[in-house]
Amino acid sequence: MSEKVTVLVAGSWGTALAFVLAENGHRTVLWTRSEQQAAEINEQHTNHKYLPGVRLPDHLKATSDMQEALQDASAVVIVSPSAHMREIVRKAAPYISTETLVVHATKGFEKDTLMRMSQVIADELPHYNAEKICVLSGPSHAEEVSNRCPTTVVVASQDVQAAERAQDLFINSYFRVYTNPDLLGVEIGGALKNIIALGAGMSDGLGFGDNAKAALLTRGLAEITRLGIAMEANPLTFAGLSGIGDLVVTCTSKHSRNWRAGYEIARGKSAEAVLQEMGMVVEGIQTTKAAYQLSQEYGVSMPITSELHAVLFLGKSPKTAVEDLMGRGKTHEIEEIARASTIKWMK
Ligand SMILES: NC(=O)c1ccc[n+]([C@@H]2O[C@H](COP(=O)([O-])OP(=O)(O)OC[C@H]3O[C@@H](n4cnc5c(N)ncnc54)[C@H](O)[C@@H]3O)[C@@H](O)[C@H]2O)c1
Ligand SMILES: O=P(O)(O)OC[C@H](O)CO
Repeated sequence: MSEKVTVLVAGSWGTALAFVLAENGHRTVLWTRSEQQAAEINEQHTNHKYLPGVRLPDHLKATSDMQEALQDASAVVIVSPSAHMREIVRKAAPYISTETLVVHATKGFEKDTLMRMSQVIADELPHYNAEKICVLSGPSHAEEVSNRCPTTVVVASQDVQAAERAQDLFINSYFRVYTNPDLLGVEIGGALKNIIALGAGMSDGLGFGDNAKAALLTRGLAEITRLGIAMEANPLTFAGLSGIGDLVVTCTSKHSRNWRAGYEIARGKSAEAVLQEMGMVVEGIQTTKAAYQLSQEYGVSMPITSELHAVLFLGKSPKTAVEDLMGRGKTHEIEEIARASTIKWMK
């Protein structure tokens, strides 16, 4: 065994990433708030609710004791829902040293502050060098990773060495990991693709076809890129795994919870009912609100996000939203993106 790596928490994605780490030979510990779930992982080597049908490696251990989980860990991988990131990092903070590698794999913004997850982590770890925080993102459904289906992801950090350390921890024959210094762009792409996936689900729920889905993906990418540029991300990041890659998988996969939520909403269910039935996190709903607020703050046009915001929070019907999107004034396809050549990443 090489080093001890701790994963917080034991949802679908945390368990799948712990599966990869354990298969790579690391002493891997999963922290969960539920003692019952920890016992199931330790004794039956399953996490039935979040990763049904998967047998977990015998040496993957679970605990509900945060101190025990993090004691002597050289790396911590935080995979909480965005809504609980702050509370979980606060609980873990006393046991994370300045030497611990900190990676998160969460896709969303904090609800009230609109902070990105790395910013929330930095806020709760004032003793830690924020430049070393990494994000792992990209087209990666937990169900496929834990079945060893070939998957590619990206680890981004302002600190190249930290990103390469994380790359070394995770990379194996079915889980290929790239690096990117653009933490901001990777976090934005990973969060905002969920909005477009909700839209893709709604489009399918309304009975539209492949043309509509391709339009959503392409124009969705355009508005994600526009906001990213305004926030000073590298536009090229959105052509990568955390941008177009994750958009494709989330808008087209049968595994996507965001796609499924959009589909059910278009078929007449309320967002609350869909969330309750699913019992798993659907980040795109709150992210739509956050992205809508960011688009106002940065003065960026995000018509798809804006219409989805109206559907989810203002009671607009999905059908009217589509009519309004299609009936907008005439516009140019790439004008705003072309202006990106003036930003720092292109120099
Ligand atoms: N599922 C995937 O395939 C996948 C892939 C890539 C990224 N992600 C991202 O990973 C993040 C987590 O998603 P997931 O799919 O693992 O969610 P999930 O719904 O499968 O699991 C969420 C977990 O969080 C735990 N939890 C909820 N509130 C908590 C609290 N207050 N304290 C401690 N634990 C708490 C739950 O018990 C559960 O174990 C999301 O941002 C998601 O977008 C998911
Ligand atoms: O199932 P979703 O919609 O939460 O998407 C999961 C991952 O983000 C896909 O990369």
